[in-house]
Amino acid sequence: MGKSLRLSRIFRRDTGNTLILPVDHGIGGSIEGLENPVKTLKELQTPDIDAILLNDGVARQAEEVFHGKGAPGRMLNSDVFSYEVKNERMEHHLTFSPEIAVRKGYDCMKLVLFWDRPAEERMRSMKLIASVIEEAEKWEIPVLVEPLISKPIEDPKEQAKVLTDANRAAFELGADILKAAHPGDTKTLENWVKYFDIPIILLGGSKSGTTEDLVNMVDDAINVGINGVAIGRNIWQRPPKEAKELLARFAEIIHKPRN
Ligand SMILES: O=C(CO)COP(=O)(O)O
Repeated sequence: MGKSLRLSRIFRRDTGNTLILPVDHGIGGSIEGLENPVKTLKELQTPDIDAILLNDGVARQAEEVFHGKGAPGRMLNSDVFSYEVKNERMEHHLTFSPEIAVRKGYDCMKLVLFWDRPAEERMRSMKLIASVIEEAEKWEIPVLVEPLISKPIEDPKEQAKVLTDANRAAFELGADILKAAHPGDTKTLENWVKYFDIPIILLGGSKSGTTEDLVNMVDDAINVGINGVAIGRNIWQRPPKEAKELLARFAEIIHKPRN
């Protein structure tokens, strides 16, 4: 019951879909548009947002955004990772346990899984994720896994295949939600929906293309059964008024009744 209640604070009951605003980027250092994440969150407050993905320090300071009925769900960025300068070695550690996430009232934990890494690093990350999933089961808190590649792969087919493998691994480990990078083609997205019987959210990526490109990307994804998006930079790297208009357009697409 605990897990389904928490999931219901992220996914709307009528559509099963969600619009997530991620503001967790600052854990990797300063980033344009998110110099003051608490101010950004307050400025962009709108019922169009179903959940916010964030770090605990920001959540503490922005507590009022999450008070009251109809407030967005809260998803905790629960790990940290870093590369050494030459990208030769990656460290990946847990920052908050499921018990702490539950005690702080979060609805979900998020962890990344870098797939294009040396076997030893990949295995360590998989073990970490598996242990979090096992512990999270006890506390009935959902775990979102974000399968990623650490650098682009030139051949688009190969990139789609590697991302498919990464999503497959996260699914097999027991993730409750996948937060996936767009594979570059709709057929692969369609296959993911068919293969992985858990909600799939698409992440945004760096600010690029036109607003219409973005809107079309979201529309195509929702049409094939993707359950929502977590788009950050393409939202909060715009002036607040424009950002809120774009959020409203995303919400309309994501929650449009479909057969
Ligand atoms: O979910 C995300 C980060 O946690 C995606 O953010 P971007 O849209 O900025 O890539």
